Amino acid sequence: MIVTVTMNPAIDKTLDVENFTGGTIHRVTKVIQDAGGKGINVSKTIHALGGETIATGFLGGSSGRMIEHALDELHIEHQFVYIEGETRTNVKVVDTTKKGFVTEFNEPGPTVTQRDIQTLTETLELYAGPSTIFVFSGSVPASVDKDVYGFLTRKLRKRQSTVFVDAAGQLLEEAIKAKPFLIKPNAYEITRHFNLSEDVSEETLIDLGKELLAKGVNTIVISRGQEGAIFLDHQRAFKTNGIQVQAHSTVGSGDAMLAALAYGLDADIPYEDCARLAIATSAGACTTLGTKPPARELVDELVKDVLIYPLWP
Ligand SMILES: Nc1ncnc2c1ncn2[C@@H]1O[C@H](COP(=O)(O)OP(=O)(O)O)[C@@H](O)[C@H]1O
Ligand SMILES: O=P(O)(O)OC[C@H]1O[C@](O)(COP(=O)(O)O)[C@@H](O)[C@@H]1O
Repeated sequence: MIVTVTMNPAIDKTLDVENFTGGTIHRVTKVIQDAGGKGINVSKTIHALGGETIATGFLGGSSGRMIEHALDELHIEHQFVYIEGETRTNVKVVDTTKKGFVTEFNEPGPTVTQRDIQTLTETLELYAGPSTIFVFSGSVPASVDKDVYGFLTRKLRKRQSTVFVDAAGQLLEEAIKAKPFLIKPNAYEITRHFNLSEDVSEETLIDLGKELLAKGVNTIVISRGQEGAIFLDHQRAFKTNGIQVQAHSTVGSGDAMLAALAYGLDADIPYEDCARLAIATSAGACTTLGTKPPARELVDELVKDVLIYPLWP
């Protein structure tokens, strides 16, 4: 069973404009609204791949109900905690004159109380067990303690569950201390974690990955946008190529990657094939309009183009 946890969901409002520049008026050529937020995107992608998930987290107000309705329409199981405030709207501006060039405005999100956290914790504990994979991803509203992923990872690991975390900054730092099974920082997030500039060599990225393995994380996937990704665990490391696609919006590609990794592990797919699937699914997500997962047929085509290059031992 795969349980996704989105503490800060969002309606993703994608606006297509031409020649995006700050400080000017743009006529929007297309508007798309999607149920978004990282864990929700993970659930949508697992569903598109043919798997099943339970989406959890916090929802509030009319935006929250829209997200719930969207999940119902997709027949994705969910168990959200309803909070007082309104679920946020994140605006994504796609410059149609520069394919794949997106500017994002992510709101901070509503207030979540300690009592809401307690209710969500109880919900997650109901699903905990050796065959459950929990996927914690995305930011948390400002009112939530930055140790929340760490706290929940510790609790769920005690129940033998597998935990994936996709987060940045202090949230990631605290989560790492709780030794999640897998983390998926992008190159920017991992270099920021070590106070380095993003512009480092591949060798340095591998060394940074090894440092995180030494802290007790089982698998590190460092995603590198169109350059593919580096996969490291305690036995070996390999990298993949990136796949050339006609990108419309790269929003949701990281979530698609995490989804494929959770789906693959849950379905007992061999690790290297999971990596291939993750690259194909995330590249496929770049081709869709708004924050939508790729069709399984497209993923099955793209997977043929993924190459694996061993790095060590
Ligand atoms: N322009 C692109 N073309 C092809 N694949 C892409 C592109 N951008 C992202 N991807 C795929 O999505 C994965 C995640 O993207 P990345 O930007 O690294 O993460 P995040 O979305 O979490 O910031 C990459 O490893 C790659 O497989
Ligand atoms: O929780 P955060 O970090 O604000 O991110 C939320 C945003 O990230 C997304 O999940 C997309 O994430 P990725 O592009 O990293 O896959 C959007 O749907 C959402 O608006």
